[in-house]
Amino acid sequence: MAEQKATNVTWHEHHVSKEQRCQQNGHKGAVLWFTGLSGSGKSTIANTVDHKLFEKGKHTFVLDGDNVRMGLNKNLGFSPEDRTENIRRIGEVSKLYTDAGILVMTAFISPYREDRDQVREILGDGEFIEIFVKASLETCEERDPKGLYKKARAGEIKGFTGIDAPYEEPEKAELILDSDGKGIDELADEVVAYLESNGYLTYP
Ligand SMILES: Nc1ncnc2c1ncn2[C@@H]1O[C@H](COP(=O)(O)OS(=O)(=O)O)[C@@H](OP(=O)(O)O)[C@H]1O
Ligand SMILES: Nc1ncnc2c1ncn2[C@@H]1O[C@H](COP(=O)(O)OP(=O)(O)O)[C@@H](O)[C@H]1O
Repeated sequence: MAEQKATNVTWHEHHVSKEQRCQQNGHKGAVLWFTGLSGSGKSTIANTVDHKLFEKGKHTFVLDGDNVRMGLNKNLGFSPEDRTENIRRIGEVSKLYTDAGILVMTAFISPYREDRDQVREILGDGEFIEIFVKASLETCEERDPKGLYKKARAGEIKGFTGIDAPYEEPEKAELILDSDGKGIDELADEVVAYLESNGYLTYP
């Protein structure tokens, strides 16, 4: 975990508590952490879940890999250290959303188990829902919507996840989505059903 550099800083308690915000929203705040290979379906499924929850009147947001890398994390690349810092920052941002009583969906490869576990640690009990979007490398390479696997196979991209950089599968995911065998809508419904049956969509 990164060390805190600043010394003369003091934590401020909010006047409006997380509980009050959740009460007003009528549901809990939590992070739905989608992880999986490039092309596994993280972004599409997260956005479909977002849409379904939005239509139910829930307060939601999606943090997406490519978009965050164009702004907040534009100074980071794909070395193991930069990926770790990428995930650490997204973890902290997700925590802010969760504290605001929002259901936030993140769509990052997040290839290292330890990095995902660190995010789980900074969130409260039950606030981190790890969702493994499981698709074989063959499926992802076949989809290859951005042509990146082709480039990685041709040696034009070095350190591409699944080709010459690792992906460590989750061992304690709350949910595993079979993206090889099922369609987007069915998988998004599985996520919504999980939230419903585990009490996330109501408060208290
Ligand atoms: N070397 C390498 N390895 C993996 N992915 C690469 C790489 N270079 C660029 N891209 C594109 O960046 C997207 C992944 O960014 P993430 O922030 O999710 O990656 S990570 O969590 O920090 O590993 C990923 O997007 P998704 O396809 O949405 O996963 C790729 O489009
Ligand atoms: N379960 C699925 N069934 C069919 N197509 C899928 C499925 N999941 C994703 N796709 C398609 O694969 C492509 C990559 O999905 P995307 O959500 O961008 O993946 P990721 O965010 O993990 O890189 C998109 O064109 C998407 O429509």
